[in-house]
Amino acid sequence: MTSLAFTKGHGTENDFVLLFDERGELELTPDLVRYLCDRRAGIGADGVIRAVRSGALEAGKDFDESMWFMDYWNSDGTLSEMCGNGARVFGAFLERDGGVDARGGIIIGTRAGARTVTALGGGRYSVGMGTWRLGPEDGPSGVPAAFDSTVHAKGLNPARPALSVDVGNPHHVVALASPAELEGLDLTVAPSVAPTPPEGSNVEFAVTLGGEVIDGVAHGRVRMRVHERGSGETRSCGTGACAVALAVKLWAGPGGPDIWDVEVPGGLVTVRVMGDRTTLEGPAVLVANGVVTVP
Ligand SMILES: N[C@@H](CCC[C@H](N)C(=O)O)C(=O)O
Repeated sequence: MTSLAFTKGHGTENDFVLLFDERGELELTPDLVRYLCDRRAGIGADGVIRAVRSGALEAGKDFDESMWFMDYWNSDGTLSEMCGNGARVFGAFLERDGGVDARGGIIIGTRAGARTVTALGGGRYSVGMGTWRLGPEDGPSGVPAAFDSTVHAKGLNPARPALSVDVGNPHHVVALASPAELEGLDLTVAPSVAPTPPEGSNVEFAVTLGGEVIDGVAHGRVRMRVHERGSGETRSCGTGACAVALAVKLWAGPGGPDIWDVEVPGGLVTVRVMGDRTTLEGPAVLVANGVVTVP
């Protein structure tokens, strides 16, 4: 048995076990991740985030060796390229434990590429989410059809068309007609996507709620739920919120808002669409520190 220091944190209730492992000395395995994320036998989380210098990890080889790398794992022990809520929480973690000042923005490495995390004050962070692509991986990029896939989900009859959106990791977004339809979904059962995405997919269900003008700027508002690849239904998904904002903006047609306030079960995040890039803004909270026994 060994002991492992951890921090528990969340971003709009998408929760993570954070591990500080600057020199990459920890043998992080799928079994250890599943144990840490187990809500009954472990600590409990949607995923594990390890803070490690890029030079200490094969996945960080494309970055400057001193750059912090967000080593993200889903609760089932699989890796993901990127986690939007996790990046905000990672920023808060690095500010506290990594000697970092994120007020001017810090660049972190992820499996989806470099991302910039900026502390906005008051426990809020913004993440530059990189470039996005609509449509299937092998399809035309940038000029997509409104829908390219079909999603089956429990509580959703009939199956609905979906749009695939890549924001560094894969998503499929389904438009629903009403909040009642969204609430009626049973996401304890994984939705299925056809054609089957080769790397799996996160699936978002979205209802557009209208919009408002805030400080003279048009904001759209949308509510979503998500079934995450590797974690099941979660209370929020930052990359998913970006995918939803991009999908509803496409569906709204030319002249639709570039800013989308996205309601998730765990709170509210804001997505800004700026050309071929998005930013994600929302809270990050470090909840607890502890030492866990590893069997
Ligand atoms: N919750 C995250 C996304 C985590 C990874 C995802 N489950 C995947 O496998 O791609 C977010 O906030 O973006």
